[in-house]
Amino acid sequence: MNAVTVRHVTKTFKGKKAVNDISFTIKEGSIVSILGPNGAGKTTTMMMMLGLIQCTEGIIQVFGKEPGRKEVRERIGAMLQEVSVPDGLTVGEIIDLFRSYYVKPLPKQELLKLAGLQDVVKKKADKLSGGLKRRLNFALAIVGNPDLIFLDEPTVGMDIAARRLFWDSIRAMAKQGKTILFSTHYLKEADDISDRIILFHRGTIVADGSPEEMKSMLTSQTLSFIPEDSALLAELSQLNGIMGSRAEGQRLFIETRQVEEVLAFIFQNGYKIKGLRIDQGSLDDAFEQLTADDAEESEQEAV
Ligand SMILES: Nc1ncnc2c1ncn2[C@@H]1O[C@H](COP(=O)(O)OP(=O)(O)OP(=O)(O)O)[C@@H](O)[C@H]1O
Repeated sequence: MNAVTVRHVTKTFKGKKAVNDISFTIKEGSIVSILGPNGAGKTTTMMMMLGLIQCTEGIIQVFGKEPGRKEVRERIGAMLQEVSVPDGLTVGEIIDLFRSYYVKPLPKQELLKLAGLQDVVKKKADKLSGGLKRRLNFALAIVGNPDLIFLDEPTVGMDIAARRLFWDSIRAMAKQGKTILFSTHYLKEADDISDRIILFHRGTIVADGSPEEMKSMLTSQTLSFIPEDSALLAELSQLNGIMGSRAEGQRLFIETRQVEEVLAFIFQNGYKIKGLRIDQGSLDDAFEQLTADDAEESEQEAV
């Protein structure tokens, strides 16, 4: 069953397409990250899924219904970029207040633990640090025990310990079958946490797959080993699909997208090697490749 369906959706602001004909579905129980450079359309897409803004064209459904409807809103929680907390109330009072809006809210202690707010229950919310305010916003996003949680750059301003706790809580919620959709600029977070990454660029989706798929599809791998016969470097450099080759001491480094073919060549031709290592390119590399036209296009636009 799909938690979200987005079909041929376009959003135009004053004649400019912020999101241009995007389509995807999100399966219930998955953790999906939305990546992309500034202005790629991530927040706009999230706001449309939340029913906070209307799409110009296309169809969006959340749990099979139009976003923004009461029965849909009851099943979703959202933590948006702007951090706002009510003035004058303590963290505990705000949580009590928000819990009172729901028929079946999460138990207060569980909520405090999930958001890491146990030590600041009696503090005035407007006096909290930026990172703690975000944690409070997170608590309020999940207070109603939602089935689908939207998080727009949730860890901005959180320190490393807070981030770790935050993602542990997210993983625990996903284990209970909740669907998590988050945007981030931290590629490592997307790599570590999500089952799937949707990469936005200039209002369109330029890649969609698991972090592993994305890395292996889009980036080269580096094969390295120590050959018995140093003539192997010259032989390999001539092969098709070799993107780079070098020697460091006795060790050779071969950059390629065709690791299997290179290994087959080595073994079929009777070369002996030892200390074989294969290093996968990083998600940062994949991200850079997919959004590489940015500077070029911007320059063209400026002409
Ligand atoms: N209310 C609005 N009115 C006019 N243009 C808008 C509005 N909201 C967004 N845009 C434009 O739509 C495009 C996509 O913006 P959006 O905020 O969705 O990008 P983003 O991927 O979330 O970026 P960031 O990583 O900076 O948060 C940008 O060019 C932005 O200027």
